[in-house]
Amino acid sequence: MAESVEVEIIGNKSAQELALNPENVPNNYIHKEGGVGFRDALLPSESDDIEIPVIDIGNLTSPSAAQQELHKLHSALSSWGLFQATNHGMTSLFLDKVREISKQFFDLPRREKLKYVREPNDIEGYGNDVIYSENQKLDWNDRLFLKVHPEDQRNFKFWPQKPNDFRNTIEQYIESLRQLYEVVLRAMAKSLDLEEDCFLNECGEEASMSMRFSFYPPCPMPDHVLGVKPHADGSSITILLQDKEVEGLQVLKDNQWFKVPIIPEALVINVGDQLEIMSNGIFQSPVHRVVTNAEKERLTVATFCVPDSQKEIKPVDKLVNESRPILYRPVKNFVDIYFEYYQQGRRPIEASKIIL
Ligand SMILES: O=C(O)CCC(=O)C(=O)O
Ligand SMILES: [Fe+2]
Repeated sequence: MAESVEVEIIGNKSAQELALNPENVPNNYIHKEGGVGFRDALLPSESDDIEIPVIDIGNLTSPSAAQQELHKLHSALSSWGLFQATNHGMTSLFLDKVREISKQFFDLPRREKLKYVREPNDIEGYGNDVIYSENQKLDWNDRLFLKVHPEDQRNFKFWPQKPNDFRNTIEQYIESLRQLYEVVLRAMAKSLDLEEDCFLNECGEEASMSMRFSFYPPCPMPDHVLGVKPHADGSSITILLQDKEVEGLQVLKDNQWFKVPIIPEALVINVGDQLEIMSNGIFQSPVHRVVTNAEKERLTVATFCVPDSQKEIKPVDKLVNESRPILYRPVKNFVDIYFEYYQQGRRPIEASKIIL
């Protein structure tokens, strides 16, 4: 009993506060299996000729270039499960603005940020890991989690009033991301020879978007602590704005960790579990993690596009045939089971996989 109270208190300390006291990193952040080599990863371009693909979003809709770009997209999503999206319609200046206002929020005094603090058992708002069990390993980051789409789901009490251009900037960002989401889901369907609205329809009119602003302070024990534990996302797709200068994201491919390099003007787009299910496993929801850095802080903005929770998510009929039997059971309300599985270090998609 006493122990669980202690865990709650430690969990309530922000990573920013813990970083101020480098002598004392709490045990529940420490991965015992860590040590030299814990953070190692290959740079994709350095190993043979495998690279994380860069997709020109403009080409996906251009009559002359689409075929080749769709082919590249198909191969990116079935091998890596992610790609770097360029030419997506947002200027570098605008992306810098999104980074800047996000950073300004985390730079506010703790007492100001606490105005937006999440409820103990809810995910929306400012805070860190929801604690499910005493043995749970915690992630070295502070975050602000907001439901951003549809509009009537926005809880403005969690939206920072400082900096004062936060709301405007994020609303503009969401507009652009909505368009990008539709272009990408259509292209994904076309690359599988499906009707172009197929995945959009499967996700439903009530598909939603949530945004997670993550701040990773410098960490005194980078060989033993992770920014985010290995996981795959529970979304249809996730659109990530990376820090412009500090790396940290790594993706698992063929049992090997690879760094996701920084391309300042690009957005990283990855498949989530729910699209892996719809594609009957042709597209992969990649396992990824974030490592920490002893000297530098890092900030990212992840947008999770999530199918309507009332819709049954299942493999698209046309992707099931004799040579490719159905690999997943239908699931509903996937996000609900997601967080609990995640904190236990389990992959929620296993709940849907059919063992052949
Ligand atoms: O911050 C990052 O680079 C990735 C964060 C992430 O994977 C997540 O929030 O699901
Ligand atoms: Fe993720």
